Amino acid sequence: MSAALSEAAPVHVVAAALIDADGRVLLAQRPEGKHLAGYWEFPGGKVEPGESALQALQREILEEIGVRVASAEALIRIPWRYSAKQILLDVYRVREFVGVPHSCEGQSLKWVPAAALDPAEMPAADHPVIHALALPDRYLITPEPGADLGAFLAGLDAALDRGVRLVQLRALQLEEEKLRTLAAECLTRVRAAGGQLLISRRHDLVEELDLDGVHISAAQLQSLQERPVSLRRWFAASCHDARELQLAQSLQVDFAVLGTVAPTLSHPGQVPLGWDGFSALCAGAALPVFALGGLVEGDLPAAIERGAQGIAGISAFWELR
Ligand SMILES: Nc1nc2c([nH]c(=O)n2[C@@H]2O[C@H](COP(=O)(O)OP(=O)(O)OP(=O)(O)O)[C@@H](O)[C@H]2O)c(=O)[nH]1
Ligand SMILES: [Mg+2]
Repeated sequence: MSAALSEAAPVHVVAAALIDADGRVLLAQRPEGKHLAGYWEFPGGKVEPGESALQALQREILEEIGVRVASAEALIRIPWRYSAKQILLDVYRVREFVGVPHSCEGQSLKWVPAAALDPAEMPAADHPVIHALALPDRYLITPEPGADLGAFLAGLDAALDRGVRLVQLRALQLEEEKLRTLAAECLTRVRAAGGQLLISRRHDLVEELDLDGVHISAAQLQSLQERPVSLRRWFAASCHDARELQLAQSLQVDFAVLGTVAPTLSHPGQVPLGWDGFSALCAGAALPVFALGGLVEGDLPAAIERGAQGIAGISAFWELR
């Protein structure tokens, strides 16, 4: 076979994460005799020539489960290579639909709470989609805590009050005992708000302090041999280019932060990616990616349009007092 044939363009597949009022997600079981038979997937199928992705989504969802999609939000696009085929899995979150889903093609259907989606029973390309569904669209990275830890905690409370639910404690200069005490205090506050707390760089503290995960630096990405925390915890990484994103995927990183998108005062030497550079890198990545660097909360729609899970930042979510 010629290289041109073996490298055929990926099949564009659209799928819907249909979500009901209780936050449950609809899954359909792939029928016998098909690719990945028996696995539970998001309803959907291939985009036909001349169709837009949204038209294909409307058609597939009507054909397969008999409901009309009333509105759809782009969630994530996963480029994936199976041995038999290469796909671009283009997933939309659908909260508004008309009709009651039912099996139109003899396939089994079930509603699963989003937090209970089980990667073991879903196709490999869907695993990052499970993470995208579980993650919010804003990721706060704390500023380095100064001497006044009371003021720092007040800053955290203010961010939680504004609805931030995913937080990375980034305290690289605190002495060990103070760091442990502060992490425990932050965890109590973040959990009380229904959020999740990751710690920067210190995977050794995750189990000990029962934190929700670790966020590693790009330098740590190069030195780790394997995923340092269990699959029950978040494993996140900072990336700046395609090579680091690839490395992150090979280490089973759950989500990445990619930047810098815009020029920032904190990293004046870094050449910004711009939104075009960001979206090109994001398109090649098979995991949720937050945009970082020089962004404000109002950039969220632009980030999502460019393929991001959302935006990450210190100053974007931390009020200067
Ligand atoms: N609909 C859907 N397809 C998925 C998911 N994950 C995933 O890897 N896929 C793959 O994407 C392709 C979906 O295309 P499809 O539903 O139109 O095709 P098919 O294999 O069922 O049947 P067909 O070729 O007879 O039309 C399949 O290869 C399927 O294995 C998912 O969550 N939903
Ligand atoms: Mg299908």
